[in-house]
Amino acid sequence: MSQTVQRKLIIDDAVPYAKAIFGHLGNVISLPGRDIDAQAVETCDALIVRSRTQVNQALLANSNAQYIGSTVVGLDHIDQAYLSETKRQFYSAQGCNANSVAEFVLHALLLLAEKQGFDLSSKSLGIIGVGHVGKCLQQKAQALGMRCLLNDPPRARAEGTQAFSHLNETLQADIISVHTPLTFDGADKTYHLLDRAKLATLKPEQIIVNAARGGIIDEAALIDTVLAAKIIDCWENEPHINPDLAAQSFLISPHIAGHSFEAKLAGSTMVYADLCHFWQQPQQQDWQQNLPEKPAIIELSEAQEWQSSLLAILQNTHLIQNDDQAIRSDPTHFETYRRHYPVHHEWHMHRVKETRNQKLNEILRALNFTLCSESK
Ligand SMILES: NC(=O)c1ccc[n+]([C@@H]2O[C@H](COP(=O)([O-])OP(=O)(O)OC[C@H]3O[C@@H](n4cnc5c(N)ncnc54)[C@H](O)[C@@H]3O)[C@@H](O)[C@H]2O)c1
Ligand SMILES: O=C(O)[C@H](O)[C@H](O)COP(=O)(O)O
Repeated sequence: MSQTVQRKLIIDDAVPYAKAIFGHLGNVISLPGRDIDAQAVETCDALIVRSRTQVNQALLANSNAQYIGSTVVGLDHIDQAYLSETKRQFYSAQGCNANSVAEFVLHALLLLAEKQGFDLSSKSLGIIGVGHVGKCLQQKAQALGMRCLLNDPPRARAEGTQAFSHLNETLQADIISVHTPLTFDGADKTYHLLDRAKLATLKPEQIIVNAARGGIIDEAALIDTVLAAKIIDCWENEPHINPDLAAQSFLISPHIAGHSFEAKLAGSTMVYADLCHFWQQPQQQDWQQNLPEKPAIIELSEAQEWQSSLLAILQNTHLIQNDDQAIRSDPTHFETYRRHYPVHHEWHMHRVKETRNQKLNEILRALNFTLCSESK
């Protein structure tokens, strides 16, 4: 009688529902991403990572793994050329967390607007890198009435320059948010894209956001640049954060902008679908029975103008100040906090009781909240 050998899958233990989703495909072994080493992957058939495992020859030279999946979008930790040379299948869940990052950035900007007493809709937003995240942010910012300047040379070359601005012009926007990959060579390399010279062109009234990758902005130069606010989710030397930059930033967080529940789950299920296809196995749905319940309906207690009301609603979905406090109080919590990150849901998962402010209702719909007339 022939006996089938069970396949072995090594999966980062921050991949949600790993055993429930991938379990029928083989023996799932969960390890912290930073502990996945050459020995751990020697006899595995599939390796599924997030961003904390360097996937390269040093890791895989003696490994049987024929399939490598990444449940995140950044590619700077993956040696794709090596994977292709060694004929391993590679898939990464592009776009899985774009909405999460865009929501995080807009939420942080609303918090800042309320704190500093300005109307966010009157500000211009310069988006550098207009891919999955940048496009999502553009749609949400425009829903608030913000004017967007878009910088994306690869897209401008492919699609025509009309919709895009030069980097120097984009850097004149009131708020600048970077959303490029981190790359070290080629015409569009982004390492220190915002270097000392570019940062020197900024004015003290401007605001900067980095929820893309540390290293796209020269961190040492950023510390020397006086701005109205800095919002920093991604750092040059993670998990070590620069204490000077942390101290002078309005909001800091441990690289969690893309960590909504839906984004993490999408990362898992996109890789799962691809792996099932690669191994020619049917997909199973049983794991969906254990998903959390829908969040309760959000109801505003008192009518305020739209910006304060919107912030109050967003604060019901996610207290992003907690992410700041977690590492501000003790920067050594950076990695543990993000690995055990509290669940929060994206806006489309929330229902909000319709308000008497029609402008706010329209904005809420444009931001994908579900409006309902009853509180239950
Ligand atoms: N903080 C987080 O948790 C988090 C979550 C998701 C993504 N990210 C990071 O955000 C970045 C964007 O993610 P995405 O999913 O939108 O990626 P994407 O590939 O969809 O988009 C990136 C865009 O940047 C453009 N680009 C490349 N080089 C450029 C340059 N020199 N100048 C301007 N534009 C350039 C590309 O043409 C593309 O349109 C990535 O670095 C990713 O790793 C961070
Ligand atoms: O690249 C990405 O997709 C994001 O930066 C992602 O949120 C990183 O997730 P991590 O593996 O670091 O938890």
